[in-house]
Amino acid sequence: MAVKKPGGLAGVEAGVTAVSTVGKDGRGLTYRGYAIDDLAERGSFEETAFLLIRGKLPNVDELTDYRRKLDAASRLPETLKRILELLPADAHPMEVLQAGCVALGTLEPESPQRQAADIADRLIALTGPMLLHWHHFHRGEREGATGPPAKSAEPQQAVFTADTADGLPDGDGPDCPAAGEPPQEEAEDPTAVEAAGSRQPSSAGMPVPPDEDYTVAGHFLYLLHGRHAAIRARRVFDISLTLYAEHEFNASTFAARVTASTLSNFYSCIATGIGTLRGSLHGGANEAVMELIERFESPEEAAEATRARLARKQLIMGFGHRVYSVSDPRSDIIKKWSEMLSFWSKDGYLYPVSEAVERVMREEKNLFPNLDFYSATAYHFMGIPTAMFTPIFVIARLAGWTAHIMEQRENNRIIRPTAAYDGPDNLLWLELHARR
Ligand SMILES: CC(=O)SCCNC(=O)CCNC(=O)[C@H](O)C(C)(C)COP(=O)(O)OP(=O)(O)OC[C@H]1O[C@@H](n2cnc3c(N)ncnc32)[C@H](O)[C@@H]1OP(=O)(O)O
Ligand SMILES: O=C([O-])CC(=O)C(=O)O
Repeated sequence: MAVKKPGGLAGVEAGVTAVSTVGKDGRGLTYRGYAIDDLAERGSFEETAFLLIRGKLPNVDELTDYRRKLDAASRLPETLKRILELLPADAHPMEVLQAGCVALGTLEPESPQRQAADIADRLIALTGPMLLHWHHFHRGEREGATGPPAKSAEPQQAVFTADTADGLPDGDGPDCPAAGEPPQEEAEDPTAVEAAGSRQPSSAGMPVPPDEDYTVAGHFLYLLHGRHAAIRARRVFDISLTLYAEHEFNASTFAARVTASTLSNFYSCIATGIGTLRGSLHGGANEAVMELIERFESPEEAAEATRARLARKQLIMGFGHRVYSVSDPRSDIIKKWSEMLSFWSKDGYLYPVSEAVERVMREEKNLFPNLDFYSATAYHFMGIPTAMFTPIFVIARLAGWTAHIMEQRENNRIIRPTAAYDGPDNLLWLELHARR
């Protein structure tokens, strides 16, 4: 007898939300009524996070205050540093984040004085530093280094830092709007890079960030590379955070809402979200994409291997979607930026390889790339190690999870569906000694 494919709640309206929607025909995407294109291309991640968590876009003063608040919240407590240092070097980065989140919950518990929105801001600001503290601590341990990461220790592809942007002409791609960035040109001042590199490292060898206008994106890239990233890289990273910030009842958000519905605490809801996001059918797909495409050396090889995988009924990660019918609007945005980064970083083949996979998927399966597909190369071209792709998704999605946890709490009923039972019935009880 053929086994029936599980429904996976496809098409089931499992609740009501005012946070975001993909629209009735599964085409567009809006966060609290604002189109994703406007948010990503004209706004900044901090504006998006504020909108999702607080329900409205910030004005100039609110945005300035919000960035200052995040900046101040991005300092790791010493106890948390020590906890992160105790985690094994080969731990899964998503487990490091889960552990860090739960540990922070014991150090700074939710209370009437410290409520969901403030904890969310703290986690948005601290998740990158947590990950990178653990990363640099263990790399220092392995290599016997105590200073900021040496450039040679970074991934071998072009690291998109301020100096590698030197000489690249402006205007060779879409304009890089200055949203979320200080109104200055590329951070190409060699003294700025020098100053960053010569600062005293923290106890774990993680560089102390210099004073600059804080953005979550800029701060992450600075802590990763130990130097300012080029404005273009910061901007694309910022756009990717906005694209990843929210997506209605996706699996991790729904899981976080289920946890919230039991009246559990905020940190537990977030830890649930992180655990659910990790899987390769969800957030983990961006890493799986990179692992797949970097095996190919040419578009021809990629096309042939993709056809072969499909013939073996294997999934190609980064394609397909539960709620979009014709395309993922976020993919169109990140694809354009991935192409630009590919050009700027002088990538000779990875972007064409990705396009070859996309072509075959359209021809053979009529499937389109989702956000995870071109995000993988975009991050890769910024010199971000593959193992950090899904953790970056966490930084962004914290905003969406928080909006949903708060919404669930405002009008709560425990989420507890029914199950159709198809197990055995009326079995005869056998005493222990009579069982085989
Ligand atoms: C930001 C994000 O989290 S986006 C999602 C990231 N995840 C991925 O990219 C993983 C790859 N994609 C998938 O596994 C799926 O498309 C999901 C998980 C995203 C959606 O799953 P579902 O809605 O259950 O789609 P479902 O599995 O029913 O797919 C319909 C058909 O398309 C096929 N299909 C769907 N996605 C893919 C894919 N990536 N590669 C190959 N075939 C696929 C399925 O095998 C299925 O074929 P069948 O009808 O012959 O069995
Ligand atoms: O909505 C989904 O199922 C997955 C997704 O794209 C997301 O969470 O961003």
